Amino acid sequence: MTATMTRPTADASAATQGIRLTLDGVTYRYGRGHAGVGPLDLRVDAGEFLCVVGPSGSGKSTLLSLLAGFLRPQAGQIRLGDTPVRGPDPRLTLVQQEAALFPWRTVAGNVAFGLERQRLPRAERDTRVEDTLRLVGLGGYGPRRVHELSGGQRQRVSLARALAVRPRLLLLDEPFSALDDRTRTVLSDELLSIWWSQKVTVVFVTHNLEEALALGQRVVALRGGEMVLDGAARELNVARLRETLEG
Ligand SMILES: Nc1ncnc2c1ncn2[C@@H]1O[C@H](COP(=O)(O)OP(=O)(O)OP(=O)(O)O)[C@@H](O)[C@H]1O
Repeated sequence: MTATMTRPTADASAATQGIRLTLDGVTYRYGRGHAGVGPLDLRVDAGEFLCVVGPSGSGKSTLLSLLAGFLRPQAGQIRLGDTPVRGPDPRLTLVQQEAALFPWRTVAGNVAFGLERQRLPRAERDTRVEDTLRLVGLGGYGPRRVHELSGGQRQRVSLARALAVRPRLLLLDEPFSALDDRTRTVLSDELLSIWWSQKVTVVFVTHNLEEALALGQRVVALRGGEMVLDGAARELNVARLRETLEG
């Protein structure tokens, strides 16, 4: 999949929508055992694209749940910009592995979901929905029912729903892992151009090392809930990542 992936070139003039993410000593343990994550220290710059890799059970989902505010750290602090994250936060959105769409809503209705809380005027909301659908390659799909869509199209809707609210931090949890290789490559390419045009901060979790190196500017590796590597993607390769993860 890496062969066709092209990273957009730098455009220093674009405004930054993204926000800085900081973790200071963040720790979460399930029960009395040692399973969980931390203490984790991490700083992701505004507009940076970070990939998090690690084998099953290494803590990737726990980390994302902490970032998304579904779990509260038992020690340490997570901040967006200068403000602590204390629960679900309107400045961030999450795209999960399986597109959890509302089957009773149209495509447009699904994308509009997060906007309903923003109380935008109807016309502005409709324009935002259609613009976001176009951004993910689904212009004109608004009136369709979600059961008429392919897996890749459903995941595009999921991405559009997350982007429509213009998040400053976009969290993605293995978003393309259920898709075939070709669709995954196309969507990965599109995600890169969306990231670049929106200048959003991205944290992308995957167990696929090639995917992490192709997408991320930076890659963090977790093993046993601890961060065992943090480096620029261009200075890493699959062998190095594998060696680190296998310890
Ligand atoms: N609800 C829970 N109760 C107890 N232990 C849990 C719970 N959820 C996760 N764990 C444990 O915490 C550790 C980290 O799990 P986590 O799901 O974050 O890993 P992961 O890297 O996302 O794995 P996978 O790639 O399989 O999804 C594992 O040891 C796991 O067994």
